[in-house]
Amino acid sequence: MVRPIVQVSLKNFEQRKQEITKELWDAANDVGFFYLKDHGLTEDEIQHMFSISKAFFDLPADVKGKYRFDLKKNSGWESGQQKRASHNLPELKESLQLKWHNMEGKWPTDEDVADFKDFSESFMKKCQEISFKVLSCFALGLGFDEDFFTKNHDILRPDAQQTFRLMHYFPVFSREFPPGFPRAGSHCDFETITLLFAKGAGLEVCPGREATSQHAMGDEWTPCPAIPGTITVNIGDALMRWSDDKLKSNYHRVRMPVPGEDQGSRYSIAYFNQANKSAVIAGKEGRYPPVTAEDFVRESLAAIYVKQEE
Ligand SMILES: O=C(O)CCC(=O)C(=O)O
Ligand SMILES: [Fe+2]
Repeated sequence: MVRPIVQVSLKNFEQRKQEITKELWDAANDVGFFYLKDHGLTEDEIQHMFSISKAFFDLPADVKGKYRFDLKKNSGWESGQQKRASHNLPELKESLQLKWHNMEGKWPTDEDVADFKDFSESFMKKCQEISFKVLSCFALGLGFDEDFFTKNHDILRPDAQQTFRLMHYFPVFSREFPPGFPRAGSHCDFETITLLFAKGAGLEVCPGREATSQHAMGDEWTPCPAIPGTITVNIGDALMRWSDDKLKSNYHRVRMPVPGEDQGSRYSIAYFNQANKSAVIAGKEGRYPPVTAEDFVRESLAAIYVKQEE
């Protein structure tokens, strides 16, 4: 069943918090995806972030290789190392994961891309502020204190696990793929919420995880194209667990471009919110055993990376 993906405005957030909470709750309870508008990031800021992301990916491989991905730190540059359980093949893309801490040697220097770290951190900060607004609404809806998630997603603490991921999907000009072969395989995100920036069409959502087959293979997909001026937001497995399954982490994928669509590179940017390592993910109703966010992330990460050569 194709279900609409709603747009939620954060305008006058403090005055409209109750109304916004209701809108976010309804969206998160069903499709698990929604668009945010009036969120505070300007189009110029978003486009500049895309341009420095592209500048990084345009660097020669040996320069990017200085920032090689480290699974223990979940930071750095990888190419073709992420796989999805749905097809168990490496994705045709490269990505750079950036964190708030523990980033020694992994931030691209200003010589490689001018102003990369300073601009990225200011962008991440804004993503975090937007995320806190959304998370405070979910905290209220779940019967926690309003600042419940703000406290356990503290980016000032060295055990913060938020990840800012820049992605570059390789061009697919004159390449042949088996029918249905995805650009990004069907998966659910494993964190609390994701803020996603992309351009154009490609992202598809399978609403109703409870009603789908494993990895939503063969099920109906709802297009979730990027809408200029909005941020696409989705619920991840950690928040689904924290909400005793009330808020839905649903399957999504990026399909290959169809004839007539741009066959060149696709760029996207995701800010993955994750709780501090020591935070304990435990729903009010106790549907699942409590687990620390550190264990939860470690197990989830192990499943998505192709083993690195030593
Ligand atoms: O690139 C996209 O648009 C989606 C990426 C995504 O879903 C992910 O990295 O978790
Ligand atoms: Fe995702």
